[in-house]
Amino acid sequence: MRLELDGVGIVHGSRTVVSDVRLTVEPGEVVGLLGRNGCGKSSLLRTCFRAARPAAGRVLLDGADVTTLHRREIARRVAVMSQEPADDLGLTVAESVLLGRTPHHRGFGQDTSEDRDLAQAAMARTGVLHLAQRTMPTLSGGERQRVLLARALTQEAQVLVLDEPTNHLDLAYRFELMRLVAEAGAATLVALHDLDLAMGYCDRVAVLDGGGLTDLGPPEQVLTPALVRAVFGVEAAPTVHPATGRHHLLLSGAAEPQERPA
Ligand SMILES: Nc1ncnc2c1ncn2[C@@H]1O[C@H](COP(=O)(O)OP(=O)(O)OP(=O)(O)O)[C@@H](O)[C@H]1O
Repeated sequence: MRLELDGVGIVHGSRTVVSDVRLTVEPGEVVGLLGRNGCGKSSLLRTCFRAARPAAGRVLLDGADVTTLHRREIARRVAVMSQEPADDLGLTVAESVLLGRTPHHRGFGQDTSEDRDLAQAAMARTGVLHLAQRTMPTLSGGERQRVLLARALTQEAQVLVLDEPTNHLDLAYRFELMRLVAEAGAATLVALHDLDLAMGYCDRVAVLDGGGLTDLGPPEQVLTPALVRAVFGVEAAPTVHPATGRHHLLLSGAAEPQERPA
C-alpha cells in the first residue's frame, strides 16, 4: 500500500507550521521524517491516520483520501507508534498486543487462535514475551515501545507511522527495532532525531525546515555536512564503515549558527 501526502499543510491556531508537503512512501519503503524540535513532524504524522485533519492538501492511502475511509479501515491498514500516552485501561501486555487484531474482526468478533499465535510471535520478535502478564502502566519507557511495536506487527498493517519509535530504547534495541521495522515490509514513515540511524535504515529521508519539506532523497545524498550544519546546527562528517560498507555520520558538536546556503 502506498502512503501519499499531497500538498499537506498544518496550521495550529493562527500559525502555519508547514505547508505544501508532497511525499509518497512506496510499499516496503522506509522514509525518515527529519527536522528540529517543533518543525511539524508529529503534526504531519497525525494526519496520516486521521488523528488530525490537514489545514490544506490530502493524505491518500493507495489513492483514497483518508478522510473518506472508515475508522476501522484506517485501523486495519495503518499501525501507529506515537508519543502520546496510550489509554491502556489497565490491560496486560498480552491483551494490549492482541488489540492489534481488533480492526480485522467483523463486528464484535472474538480473537481466534490464529490471532493469539500472531500476537505471541510478535511478542517473541520484540522480546516482550516475559512481560505478557504485566500491565501497561508498570512498564519502562523502552519496554512500552517494544510492546507498541509488537502490537503494530500483530496488526499486519501495510502502512507504519512511527513517531520517534527509538525514544527510550537502549542502544542495541534501537538497531533491532529499525531492523524489525524494515523487515515488516510496510510503507513506513518514521520521525527520527537520530541521523545516523536514519542513515543506516531509511531508504529515503525527508527534511522539514523553515515551514516546508526542503530535501528528499537517499540519506547519504541528503545528509551532507552543509545540510546537517544548516538544518540541525551540528558539525557532521560522513564516513563509510570499513567492515560493513555502510554510510555513517560522525557528529562532532554544535556548529556556529549560520545561514543555509542557497
Ligand atoms: N495542538 C496544538 N496547538 C497549538 N500548537 C501546537 C499544537 N500541536 C503542536 N503545536 C505546535 O506546532 C509545532 C509543531 O509541533 P510538532 O509536535 O508537530 O513538532 P515536532 O517536529 O514533532 O517536534 P519534536 O521534534 O519536538 O517532537 C510546535 O511549535 C508545537 O508547539
